[in-house]
Amino acid sequence: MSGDYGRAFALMHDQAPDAWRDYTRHAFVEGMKDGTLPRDAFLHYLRQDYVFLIHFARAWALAVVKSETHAEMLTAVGTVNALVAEEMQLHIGICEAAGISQEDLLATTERPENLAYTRFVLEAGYSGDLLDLLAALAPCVMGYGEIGKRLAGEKTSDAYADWIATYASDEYQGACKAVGDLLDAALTRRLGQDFAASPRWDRLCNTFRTATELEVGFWQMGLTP
Ligand SMILES: Cc1ncc(C[n+]2csc(CCO)c2C)c(N)n1
Repeated sequence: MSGDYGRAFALMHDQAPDAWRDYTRHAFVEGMKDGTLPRDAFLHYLRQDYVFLIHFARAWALAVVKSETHAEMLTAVGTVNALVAEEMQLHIGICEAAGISQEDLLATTERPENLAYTRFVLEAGYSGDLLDLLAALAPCVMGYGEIGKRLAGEKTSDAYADWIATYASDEYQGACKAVGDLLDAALTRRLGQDFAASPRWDRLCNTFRTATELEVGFWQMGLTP
């Protein structure tokens, strides 16, 4: 499954198989698959995720700043737009239907697990280059792609069908491939074709694994409203 999103993603994923399994097969995810996830846990997660997306939009905007080519800028700016125009809009829509206004959403108190993840990603970008930033951003993009695709095939309930359909969609899968291509091209441009042999590689893999562990913490937070 992890082979679909590019060469670098597959290599980074293979350096963190346990964390990746804990992330993509978390009890929260399995609860969306079979419909047993309590609705209040899901809405609590969505409210936190709305705040999360604000900071992720900032991180992807930082990727525009750290870009060195027009192709890099295009992918980064496309992701900023997808985040703000589509993903945040999806959260606003689901929450509004559940009686949570946009004002309520903005007033959400950020949980420490949420804060830790978004600020870790932003810090990777502030103090590093585009590679450090992309290594921190990749688990979020590819993990949801993998979860969406698997759940679309395995789900036994329609309770969370809208959420699953969003991340299983051809459009979202295309966005994952675009980010995978960006990661491969950015690495090759800066470190060469044999980028996994670079002295920077271990540190990039560590950043990828830490972000994956922070995704596990985010799901865990979702289970405790
Ligand atoms: C905790 C958490 N992790 C990942 C995503 C998914 N996501 C966040 S930004 C982005 C890239 C642009 O679409 C994607 C896919 C989420 N919503 N919440």
